[in-house]
Amino acid sequence: MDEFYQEVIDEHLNQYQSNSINMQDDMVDILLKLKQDYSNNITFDHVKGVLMNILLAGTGTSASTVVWAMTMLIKNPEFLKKVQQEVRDAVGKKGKVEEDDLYKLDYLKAVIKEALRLYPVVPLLLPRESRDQCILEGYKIPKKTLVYVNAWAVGRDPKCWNRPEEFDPERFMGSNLEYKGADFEWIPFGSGRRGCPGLLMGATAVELALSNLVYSFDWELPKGTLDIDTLKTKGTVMHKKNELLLVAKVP
Ligand code: HEM
Repeated sequence: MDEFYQEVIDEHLNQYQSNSINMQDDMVDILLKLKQDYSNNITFDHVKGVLMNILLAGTGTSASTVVWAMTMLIKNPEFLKKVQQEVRDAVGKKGKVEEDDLYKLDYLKAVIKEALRLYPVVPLLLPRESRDQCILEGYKIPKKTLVYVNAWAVGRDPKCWNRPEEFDPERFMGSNLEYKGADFEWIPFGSGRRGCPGLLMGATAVELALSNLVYSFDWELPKGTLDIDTLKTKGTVMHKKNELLLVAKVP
């Protein structure tokens, strides 16, 4: 891995020398600029560490969200039809969905939010340690306790959600629940200071990928498959355990 990040860094440094790009063109440039400005405190290892953090935290989570959303759509074809209609009406014959189209796709966003409610891809968020003893809802939590927040259970809590086990994106239409987790009944990106810093990038990547999938293809179960399972992997990021195999047809 170290070699890979070194190659990426060298590529950028070589490009500066040949003047083919300016610093500040992309994320690596910004990190290298910071290294240059704070040379006493930031080393190449810091730059590599941040790049790795972004790659590891940002790719599996976004990809897994797309897989869960497609899983729920194929299991609920009436919603697949509706979201497909929305995207195709909004984008017309342009050939692909682009970032500028996303603001028109409210139903698509509701589908992704509902998929993240039922399948939050970081189901226990990231672990915390209590700095001091405290009392929370009557429970005494000693200093230095490892604490997990169960986002999975929160999203399915019958005190907060009607028909909590049912996939129904329409519950998010017209709702003002936001990704940043200001309302604690829905926290797929965590909340507060240590919430996901890649929220905007993650949400946009998922919206772009899913909208293009439903725009470009009609989707079917493979011949002989009656239903799709929802078994999960264990670990910090919750992936679908078995591959999602679908047939894509050009409409
Ligand atoms: C759909 C996509 C994503 C989801 C659902 C997601 C979800 C989360 C969650 C739940 C956390 C833990 C928050 C907490 O414990 O309160 C987290 C942390 C984090 N995420 Fe994301 N994430 C996504 C995409 C991304 C992307 C694209 C990036 C980077 C480009 C990213 C970078 C990070 C980092 C660095 C942390 C650790 C933050 C810290 O420890 O302070 N994530 N993410």
